Amino acid sequence: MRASLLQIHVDPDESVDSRRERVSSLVRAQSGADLVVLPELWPVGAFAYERFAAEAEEADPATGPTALAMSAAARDAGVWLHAGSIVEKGTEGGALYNTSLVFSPSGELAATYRKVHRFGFDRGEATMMSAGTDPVTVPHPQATLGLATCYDLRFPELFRALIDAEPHGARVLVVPAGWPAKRADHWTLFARTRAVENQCFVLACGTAGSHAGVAQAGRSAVIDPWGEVLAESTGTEEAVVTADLDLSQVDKVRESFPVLKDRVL
Ligand SMILES: O=C(O)CCC(=O)C(=O)O
Repeated sequence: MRASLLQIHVDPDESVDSRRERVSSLVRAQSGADLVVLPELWPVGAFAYERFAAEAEEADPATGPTALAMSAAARDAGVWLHAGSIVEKGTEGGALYNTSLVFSPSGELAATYRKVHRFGFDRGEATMMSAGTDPVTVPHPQATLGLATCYDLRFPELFRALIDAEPHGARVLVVPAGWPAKRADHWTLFARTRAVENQCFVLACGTAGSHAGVAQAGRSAVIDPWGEVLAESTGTEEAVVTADLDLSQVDKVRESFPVLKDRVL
């Protein structure tokens, strides 16, 4: 599986429409990849709380501008696309969600995932958005994907649910984020930890730039089931991080070091 992570620069001086067009072109340039991944809340910026309500949109490509643009870009490139997340305008009484969108190469919306763990404690996303309730896996033809978003990375029990999902547990964990630079070491530490403890690939895709004054970590990375970093962005600028994943490594690592079988609880 060839995976390309697009570490998008999110700058409040660029309009959402212009960023959407720019990101669509970047996705179209990835034809040949088996999976393209975008970061969390790249249209509006993960920390631009004051714009969440105004920029909220529907997850349906028939009505939501980001969903429509990403569906077309996935189809034109002929790739599976994890389009990062949007501020989703839910149908339930005005609720907002931080919702990831996954498109198949035909442009069909294959899955949505509403972020379960909201960040901000008593501020921001934690007070403005509603929480998702369900772990989501996606049947990519090469490997089942498990979805998580940013702050979810701090909650290992979600990842256990993803690898234990029926009928097929996740083998590639996809984590879009808007992780702040001041906790960049936690981002890389947790991404590698989730790979090692679940014996899975982890695709950790962050943003570049600064959202509402919060400098972003960048440091997007592709990590294998042994915890080795196959490819990464060492800088904080916009970048494309590409790696070829040997998916047979998941079984090899699980068979040669069968720690998952020793779970008691
Ligand atoms: O957990 C962290 O340090 C960052 C989380 C975050 O920024 C988010 O979920 O948006």
